[in-house]
Amino acid sequence: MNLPQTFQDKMKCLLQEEYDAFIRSYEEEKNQGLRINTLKISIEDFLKINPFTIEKIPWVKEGYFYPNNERPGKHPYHDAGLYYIQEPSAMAVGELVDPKPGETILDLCAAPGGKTTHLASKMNGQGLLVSNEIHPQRAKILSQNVERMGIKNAIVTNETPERLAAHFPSFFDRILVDAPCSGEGMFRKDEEARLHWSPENVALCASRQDEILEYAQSMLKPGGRLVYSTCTFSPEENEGTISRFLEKYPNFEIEQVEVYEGFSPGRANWVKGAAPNIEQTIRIWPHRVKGEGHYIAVLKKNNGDELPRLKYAKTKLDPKMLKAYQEFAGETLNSMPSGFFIAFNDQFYVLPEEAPTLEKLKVLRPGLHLGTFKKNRFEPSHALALALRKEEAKRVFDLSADSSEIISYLKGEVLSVNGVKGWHLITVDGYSIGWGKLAGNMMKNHYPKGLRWMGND
Ligand SMILES: C[S@@+](CC[C@H](N)C(=O)[O-])C[C@H]1O[C@@H](n2cnc3c(N)ncnc32)[C@H](O)[C@@H]1O
Repeated sequence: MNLPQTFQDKMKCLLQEEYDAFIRSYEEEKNQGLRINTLKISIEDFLKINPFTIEKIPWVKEGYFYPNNERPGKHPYHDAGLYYIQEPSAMAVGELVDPKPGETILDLCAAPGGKTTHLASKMNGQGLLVSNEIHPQRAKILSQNVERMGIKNAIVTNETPERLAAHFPSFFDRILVDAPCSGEGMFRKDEEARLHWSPENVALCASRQDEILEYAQSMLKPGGRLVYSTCTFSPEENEGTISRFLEKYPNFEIEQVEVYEGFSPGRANWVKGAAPNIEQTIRIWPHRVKGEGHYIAVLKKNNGDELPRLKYAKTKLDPKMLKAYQEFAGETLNSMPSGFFIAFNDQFYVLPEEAPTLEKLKVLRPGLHLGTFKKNRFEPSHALALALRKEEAKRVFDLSADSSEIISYLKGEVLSVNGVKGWHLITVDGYSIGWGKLAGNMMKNHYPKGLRWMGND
């Protein structure tokens, strides 16, 4: 593998006798992982229907390795959100954020959504998750992944850390900063990261990380947890960033957390002025575990300002819209999502009870999208389908993952079906994947155009 020479020289100097093992790991195949989405299926039930050759990832309960020649991203279960494909080391981050149902959580650098979807599954639909991404295109992908995984309690924003910090002072119980970094830990799987690497870029990333953490800390409640992670090896962006941060914010300290025995300690001797206990931060090395390079620091905010809660979102609803939704829900659903109902133009959403006002923020997804109000009718959204369990819908049309019908459905084709007229929740082996609307033996396909399978997929 073609690695930048300056990078090799630097790693040799840092790792010394461990360098040979490190560099040899670049000749090995990258590790692939999938994480079961427990919002939709239990681990036990997934293992009963799992069609792949999988092997447990030791550091995450829901995580499994799969071999390079298998394609779980091209299986109907992927479209049904039964799992998320995620690099195995990256799964350690969600474990260490360790959000609890009912808490308020911020994922500040969230796209494409690997960690956000992990945090959401741990929250089990309770509490509030704000998933933010600064880049508009990446924020859209994040929003799609939040939808696919059937997450009900997330708000997806497209903001700068600065503007979010002005909106959410001392608001969150836990914050994840999965920082933009020089990506050295991803060299094995990402050629772009190799091509863009330079010592100047490492320095630039480090100063950007300082700035992001500065805003992040102001959004955390006293007693809250701040998790910082990168997928790079450079000490400047890891122990260095954390040491500079702790020097500036002595009201934070490094928390000692239990970790998988294959993980390694942070390195005090690799930076000047290392913070006390920097060894309790975590390094994940590709020559020591079956995963790419990562760094994780778990910090606790000991004190700071306690602020009154932000105002909750207000409901201003057009009664016609509410009536159309209620008619749809009465006809189609056995149980209705609860929370605050809000409308953005003709789009209807339900927000978690904990939701604050979102005024002036760029919001892509203000909670669960229920559907669209169309000429006095209500048309349910794809997000609602993905968030429903089969028991929650009155009419379910189940397709087997091995059938040709599921492929036809995913390609957007009309299905010929006998049954009761109206909206049907389409499921794959019992797990929701989209909507169909039956009229005169024809199931009209409501699988979103942008997600449809093409050609011989
Ligand atoms: C390591 S990636 C996040 C990966 C994501 N957490 C996941 O698990 O899928 C870092 C993200 O930070 C975003 N980013 C870049 N510059 C930023 C900045 N100045 N402030 C906040 N986020 C930024 C990038 O667009 C990128 O999506």
